[in-house]
Amino acid sequence: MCPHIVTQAFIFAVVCGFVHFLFLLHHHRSKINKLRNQGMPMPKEWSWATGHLLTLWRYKNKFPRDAFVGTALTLLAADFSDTEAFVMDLWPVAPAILIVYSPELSTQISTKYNLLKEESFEKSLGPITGGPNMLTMNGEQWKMWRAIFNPGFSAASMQDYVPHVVSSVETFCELLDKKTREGDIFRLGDLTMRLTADVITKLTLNTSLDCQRSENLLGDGLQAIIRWHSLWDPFVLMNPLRPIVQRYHSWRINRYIQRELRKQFLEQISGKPPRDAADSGRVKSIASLILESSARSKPSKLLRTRTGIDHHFINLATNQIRLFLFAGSDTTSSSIIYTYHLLSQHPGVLEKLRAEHTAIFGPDPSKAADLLRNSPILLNKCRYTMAVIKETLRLYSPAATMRAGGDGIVLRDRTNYAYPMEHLSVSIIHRAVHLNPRVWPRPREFLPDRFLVDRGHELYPNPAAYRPFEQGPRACIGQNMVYNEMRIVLILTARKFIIKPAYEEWRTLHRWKREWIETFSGDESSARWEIDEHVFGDRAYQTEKAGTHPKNGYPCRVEVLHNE
Ligand code: HEM
Repeated sequence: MCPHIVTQAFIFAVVCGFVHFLFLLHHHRSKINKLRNQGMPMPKEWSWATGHLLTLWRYKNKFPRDAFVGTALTLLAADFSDTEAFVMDLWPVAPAILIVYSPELSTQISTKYNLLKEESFEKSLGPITGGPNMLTMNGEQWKMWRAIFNPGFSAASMQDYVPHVVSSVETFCELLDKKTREGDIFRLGDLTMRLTADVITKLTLNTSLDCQRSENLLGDGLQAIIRWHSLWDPFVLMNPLRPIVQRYHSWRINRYIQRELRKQFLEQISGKPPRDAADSGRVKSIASLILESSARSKPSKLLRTRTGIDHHFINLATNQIRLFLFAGSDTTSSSIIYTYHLLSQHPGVLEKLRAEHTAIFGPDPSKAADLLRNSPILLNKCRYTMAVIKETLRLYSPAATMRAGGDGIVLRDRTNYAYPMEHLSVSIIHRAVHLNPRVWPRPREFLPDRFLVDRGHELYPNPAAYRPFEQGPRACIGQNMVYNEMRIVLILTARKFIIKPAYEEWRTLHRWKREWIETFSGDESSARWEIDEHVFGDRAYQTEKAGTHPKNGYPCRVEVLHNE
């Protein structure tokens, strides 16, 4: 073909593409402009060309580049304290979103209307989960999977699972102990991620990978994918190496999971009883639950073949398992770190926490593990420990929710202002709800007692304003597991170790590394030591990769606590 014609065809295609883009832009902005004219709350700085992208950019620039975007939105939210909701027109980077930090509006979104999950969410989680999964599904499909997994997360199952968690935390203690002897600075995130991976791989696949002591394909592959991930950061998303690295790890993880599923499937059809994730024989692993459901349900019978499981089914099952591996390790790991971080700044709270453990488990900290194994119910007695965890999750919520709007849906704020949702998605920013000064007295203070005071006390929390796990039918399925795991971690470590952040020393050690190394390698440990970065004075601020993570994985030192 003549090169001249090829060039002309190319130019024509580019021009058509551009005209189409302009058409979409005009179509979209006209709708937002109409909402503006109707008086819907939104930042004034809006333009036909860029919507609110520049506003977000301006607020993002008040913080370090890798700070969680919710931090900027929380700051912006202060301008909308009467409505506690405002529109951000971020098209074409994201849909136009109603940002919400009102408990009343949040309840309408998650419970009254239980709005559908936003389509784009599946795409942005794709590299981590591999495709459609329970977190992103809607309607009957979601209902079916939730019903399959619910029994695995009942309070009774979680109690039976306690001995396994205790064993994993004991290994974590051994590794901390080793760090005290070595005396070096290390990133706490490296240890907590391996701990939570240990706990969740057993529950998910019912295999003991000993993630804490050995390299393993599942935990390390997932970590690599997360390191190269961002839900929105264009610098990360445009890195040409990103899809290659993520697809490589994705392929290896899928291969491992599918091999394991096939093995367990063959055990099942050969008449072996399903494997259980705890010695009690009552905790079904995620893999067992999936395989049992495939045996029960009609559609899956059709999908199955004589020699194995149908491709479509096994692919969906693999995505679900990847979701659990991710959801079960990433957020819990960050939350454990933030608990230590807050305790290191509040010695009075730490003292009370230790006193509670001594009162319940006796003066010898080394006895607590066996006591817990034999009597998991003791966890329920640790009320102050639970309050410390809840307050940590209030101040450092690692997740958020994003839902789609829809025709005929109208949300109403407490002033009765109506938000028609035809053209808007909606996001509840948990961080902003949890710092909302109308509903939380002394919102930025770490006050675990607010979860212990009686109704009528000024600190007594409004239940609708506390939503780290979201509320309503789509609330986190793993919250009982998180509370158990975090309580066990605190009970077995708080009286043995002193963990202190070591950002200044880490900075000195890594001064020679430059930002481009991080961008090139996806390694966040070395990032941006040129400036003394913090968010509202906090060096361990939340950065975002998939869930939020403490900056630089929380460099710290650990010492053994010598009890008198
Ligand atoms: C501190 C730890 C955790 C936090 C803060 C957290 C938070 C959340 C939130 C906010 C949601 C709702 C998301 C949305 O509406 O889009 C959610 C959903 C979910 N979480 Fe968690 N999560 C945590 C740990 C876990 C663990 C340990 C597991 C599994 C073992 C888990 C599994 C899930 C699943 C499967 C869903 C989807 C539920 C559904 O749509 O029906 N999460 N989580």
